[in-house]
Amino acid sequence: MSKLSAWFGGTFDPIHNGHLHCAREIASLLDLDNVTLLPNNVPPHRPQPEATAAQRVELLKCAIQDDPLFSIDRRELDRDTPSWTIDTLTLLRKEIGETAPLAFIIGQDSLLSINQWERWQEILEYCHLVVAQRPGYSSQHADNKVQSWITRHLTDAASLPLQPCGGIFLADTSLYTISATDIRRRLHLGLSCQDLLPDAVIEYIADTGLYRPC
Ligand SMILES: Nc1ncnc2c1ncn2[C@@H]1O[C@H](COP(=O)(O)OP(=O)(O)OP(=O)(O)O)[C@@H](O)[C@H]1O
Ligand SMILES: O=C(O)c1ccc[n+]([C@@H]2O[C@H](COP(=O)([O-])O)[C@@H](O)[C@H]2O)c1
Repeated sequence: MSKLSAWFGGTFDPIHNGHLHCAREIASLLDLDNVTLLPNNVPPHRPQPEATAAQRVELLKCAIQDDPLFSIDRRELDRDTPSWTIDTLTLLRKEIGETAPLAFIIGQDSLLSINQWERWQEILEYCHLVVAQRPGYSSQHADNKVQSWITRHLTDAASLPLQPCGGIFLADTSLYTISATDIRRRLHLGLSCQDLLPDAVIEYIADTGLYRPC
């Protein structure tokens, strides 16, 4: 049985403790050796990030410097086109082969907008989706057809390594009321983000003046 390879895509503007704690919990639930953080360049379907791609990578490096669980993959930063996940998954699948199990980690809010993703119904042909809980978001999709699609693909942790792709696993992660939007807002107001960000990320933000009060 091959080890499950896990990828966690995001805008990470900035990476925060919600991302990190959820990923660590998922790694523990799924017995993962590694979670690859995949910062996007041109995020689809949202305003463009405040920090540059280079700054967001530096933030990621600060966040994971003491935790060997994580690594960073920069491939989406090498493309100027929107970072469609299906394109990245296509490349990854070619690299790891047809049979290796592959998981893409998202939060519940991302699952609720999955039907807006490029070629969304093909995503599960390339990976499993592992979904972290997120406070404030419904457990059900508003569109019955999309909810049926989700329900049809639900699976459990033990089944993920047995198939290369095709499952949706709703991970029973703790609830973290942390968002990058709120962190940027707090930093713009000069408020502390002590419990929301790793110390090294706070230091990088302070040193560079990123998200400075306006
Ligand atoms: N607190 C959280 N709990 C669970 N999942 C989260 C949390 N924060 C972010 N995620 C998930 O991590 C992925 C990347 O998120 P992203 O980098 O956009 O952070 P964000 O906090 O959602 O940012 P923003 O507030 O700018 O939208 C998404 O799939 C998102 O659902
Ligand atoms: O492929 C798409 O159409 C698509 C649409 C929205 C989000 N995504 C991906 O989902 C991940 C989380 O996105 P975000 O915007 O919440 O940071 C990140 O890897 C995005 O590139 C992908």
